[in-house]
Amino acid sequence: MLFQSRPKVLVPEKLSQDGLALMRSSLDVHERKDLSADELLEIIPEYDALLVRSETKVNAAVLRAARRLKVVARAGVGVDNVDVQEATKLGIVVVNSPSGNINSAAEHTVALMMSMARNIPASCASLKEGKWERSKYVGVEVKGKTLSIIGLGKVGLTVARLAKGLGMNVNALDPYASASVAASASVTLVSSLTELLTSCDFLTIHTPLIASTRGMIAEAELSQMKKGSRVLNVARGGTFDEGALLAALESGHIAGAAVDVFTSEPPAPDSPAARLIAHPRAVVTPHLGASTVEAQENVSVDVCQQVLEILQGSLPRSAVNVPIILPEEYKKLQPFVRLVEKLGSLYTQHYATTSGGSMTQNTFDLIYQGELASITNTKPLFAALIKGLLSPISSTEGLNVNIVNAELVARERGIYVSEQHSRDPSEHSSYSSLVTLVARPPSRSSSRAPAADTSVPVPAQQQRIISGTCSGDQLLITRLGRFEASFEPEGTLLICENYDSPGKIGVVGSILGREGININFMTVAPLSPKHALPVPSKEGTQEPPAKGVFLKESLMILGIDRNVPPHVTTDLGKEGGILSAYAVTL
Ligand SMILES: NC(=O)C1=CN([C@@H]2O[C@H](COP(=O)(O)OP(=O)(O)OC[C@H]3O[C@@H](n4cnc5c(N)ncnc54)[C@H](O)[C@@H]3O)[C@@H](O)[C@H]2O)C=CC1
Ligand SMILES: O=C(O)C(=O)COP(=O)(O)O
Repeated sequence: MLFQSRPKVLVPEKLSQDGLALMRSSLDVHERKDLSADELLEIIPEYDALLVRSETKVNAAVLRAARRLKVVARAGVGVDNVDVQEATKLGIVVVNSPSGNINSAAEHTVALMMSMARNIPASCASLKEGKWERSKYVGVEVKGKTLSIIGLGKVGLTVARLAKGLGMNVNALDPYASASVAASASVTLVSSLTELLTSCDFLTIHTPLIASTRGMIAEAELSQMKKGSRVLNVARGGTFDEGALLAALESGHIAGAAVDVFTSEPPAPDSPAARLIAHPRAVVTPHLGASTVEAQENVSVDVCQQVLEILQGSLPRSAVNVPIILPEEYKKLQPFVRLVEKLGSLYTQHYATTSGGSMTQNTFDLIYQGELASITNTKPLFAALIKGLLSPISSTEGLNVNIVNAELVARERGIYVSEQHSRDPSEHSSYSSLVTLVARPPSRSSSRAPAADTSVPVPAQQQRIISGTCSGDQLLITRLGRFEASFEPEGTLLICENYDSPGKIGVVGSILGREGININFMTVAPLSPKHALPVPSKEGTQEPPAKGVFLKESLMILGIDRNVPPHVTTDLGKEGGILSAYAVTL
């Protein structure tokens, strides 16, 4: 992989070298352990990628300070230490490794359950102290007991299968779980938390920390459990109320608690978590669920590969704030992404120029025809359009519109786009795929997919419409307003609307020549017969035409080697028969 200058990756936590080695040949990888929050803020502007585990707080301040950051990669599952919402706003991709450590987390859960059932940590400590206390540490078997699982996702399901192997009965509460997947693992799905709590001997939670799971198991829930039952948390601190759990242990209602994760890590001295850790019937580990050689290799390789791909311009495989797009589809979309961005940019430059510099219409139909119409996930095209529309007018330096934040940016700017997939072969031309951008008056509130508004027909002359196609990597504009065009949207172009009569090319050529501007190519776009009627007018004047004289218009598109000064377009406009002249840069 070749990068023009080597992008920089910051790794402030311990990550397996297996993944980091993959990046070193093309990226500058800086391992900086034990950075303070202030130090992170200070150095983050230099970096293109940030790789973290659960300890680094990637908050809004860090993300806003990061001027070049393209990706935050979480070498693990939970992204609760990353402000994903802020990253999305800023167009920063957040990826994780959704399956690299699930087996380790599930095995750790079972290890804690068995340790708790057989008092292994306490009896081990007692023996090391020189004691021999056999009757004090009588345990319980897990075989035949009920394990209740909250969250039957990847870890929860793996725990369920392991527990079945130990001869346990397993039930689960997960409103989003598939009944057939649960049945295949012989797990009984229950429909209420009360049903789950009242039936279990061991309770384990495997959900993310979200609004519906924060403080999910507190005093009321613990009191519903059978006396002598045991609880486990290898998911996230904050799903259990640590104070309530401590009280239930102290009262003896709960026989044991096995906890790997805490509300604040490491827990503050004297906090409920710290007192829970100190309780003799608590089996605790310092967030070790994913800490195995195998899991760390898996997650490190997974996210490092993703960082490489993203910095190279590919779409991420496991992003939490980007829609999943199949690689085959993404490959097919690539040239059209470039095309649609050009359509957007041409639209803004062309129509903002002809309407006195303002983007008066902000509601668009983006119509896909031909082969392109069969691609369902066109989010990259939507993003490319927003980027193209805004890049010529945005004063925001480095406006970073991409697939991550396009919808948000569109909403904030009041741009509405209805994407339409037209599969009617009669509606598109001989091109294998065609994309058409049509502006219509604003009338909708959603930034995506309102229905086409056909109630107010727009006269052909005022219709703002641009079509284009791709052949391999080559882009072509096939229609600009009422004109049938055929030009590459590349570089600086001078677009002149003129009456289709002899001598116009010479006039333009000599004015440009006088200014020392080179013409690289020139093409004429005639008026499309089906799109509009010729406009009656009198060449070179604003006067009405002589009776029966109809002059057709056409567009002259010239590829030029540099932008034209404003006085040149004014001079061109003064020439008889040239109706407008303006330059666009694509
Ligand atoms: N201790 C550690 O080192 C590790 C902890 N984890 C944590 O384990 C948790 C689970 O991870 P995965 O299984 O990979 O996630 P997952 O996304 O595959 O599964 C989560 C499940 O929770 C369910 N769920 C969501 N809200 C729920 C609710 N209100 N009630 C019941 N179920 C609900 C979802 O439907 C989903 O099936 C995460 O919090 C993750 O961060 C994961 C790996 C290591
Ligand atoms: O993957 C997860 O969700 C974990 O909790 C693992 O965290 P860690 O990478 O060990 O800091």
